[in-house]
Amino acid sequence: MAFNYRRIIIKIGSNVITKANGLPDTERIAHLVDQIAAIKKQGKQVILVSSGAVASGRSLITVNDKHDTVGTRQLLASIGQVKLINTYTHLFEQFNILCSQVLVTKEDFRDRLHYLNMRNCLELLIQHGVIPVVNENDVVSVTELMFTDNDELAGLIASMLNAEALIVLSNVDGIYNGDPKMPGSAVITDVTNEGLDVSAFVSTGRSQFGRGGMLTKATIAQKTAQLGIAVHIANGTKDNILTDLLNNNVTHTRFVPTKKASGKKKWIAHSETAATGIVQVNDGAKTALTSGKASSLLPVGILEILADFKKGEIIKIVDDRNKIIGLGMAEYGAEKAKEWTGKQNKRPLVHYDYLYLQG
Ligand SMILES: Nc1ncnc2c1ncn2[C@@H]1O[C@H](COP(=O)(O)OP(=O)(O)O)[C@@H](O)[C@H]1O
Ligand SMILES: N[C@@H](CCC(=O)OP(=O)(O)O)C(=O)O
Repeated sequence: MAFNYRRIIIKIGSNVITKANGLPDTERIAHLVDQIAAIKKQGKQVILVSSGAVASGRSLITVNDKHDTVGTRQLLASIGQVKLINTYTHLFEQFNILCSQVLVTKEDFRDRLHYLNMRNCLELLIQHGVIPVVNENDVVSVTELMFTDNDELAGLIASMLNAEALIVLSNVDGIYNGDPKMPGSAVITDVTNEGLDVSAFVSTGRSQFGRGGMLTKATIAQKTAQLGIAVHIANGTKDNILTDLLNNNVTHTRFVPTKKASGKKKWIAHSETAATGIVQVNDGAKTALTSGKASSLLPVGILEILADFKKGEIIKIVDDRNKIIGLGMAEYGAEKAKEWTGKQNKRPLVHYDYLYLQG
């Protein structure tokens, strides 16, 4: 049966639109745009997350990147992003479709008000029939301020926009149960919420022009599916991949979505870097929270407040070995939480509706 999604995020990886020599593959981009235009014509909403700024920059300027890799990436991306967005603009123009440029950094997702402003803008673009083309702002994103890769960014955008599906296009047919180059390896077609310990067979190696590798793709896919969004990982270098995928006509990896989470829960899920507080909980609380039932975090299950927080701030919930088990929004500040630590019959510190548990 075909997949009938209304709002789809399509992430195009560096490897899909970069040729072996490191230069952009304009024909491939054009072929993908043809398919996206056809999908849009069916009344679907499409948001693109596209890599390729660095590759495009490489086609315009020669730099000796042996010395300063961060600076080189900034330079190439700054020059290349203009070319990348121009390429999309001209290609979409042929179908009378407008696209827009949206450059973001990890910082843009930290503060809820800032996040909502960004979401409003994207919603407005979609309402006007525009295809937003999102990329990381590589010029100002350096070191710890960077996304792991554009897969992480695509997961955030999918959650932010309540998409029904996220399609991640790479240069492999999906996640293999072994080294993709080995003859015995096969694509894992369906991943359900029970999870998949992908670290067992996904090597940390990346393809030539990729940044995060398959491991981040799998982690992001699992997290996104747990928030109720279907995730498909497929080979963007194959002809007609998007059309075939939506017709359920091509082998690829699909992460089956679970029950839809609220908008606030989705934001909390991605707000680890914004967390101020740390709360350590006992085994009983950990079991209750991770049981699959809707449980809130009660003071009776708290062992210690390891880092302070104010009401409304994001806190990390850790077990007695300091392993993070979830994130939540504090219903009250650290002072009251300390006073009530270990006590029964007190108001929840984190209500279930504002609690995200890591899978
Ligand atoms: N088990 C696996 N299944 C699929 N790909 C894998 C696996 N282990 C490692 N990889 C590598 O991950 C690469 C894709 O990730 P990445 O380089 O980040 O691509 P992209 O630029 O498309 O985001 C593949 O080209 C492949 O070499
Ligand atoms: N923002 C960069 C791409 C970064 C990136 O992570 O790429 P990818 O390996 O496709 O997830 C660019 O446009 O060149």
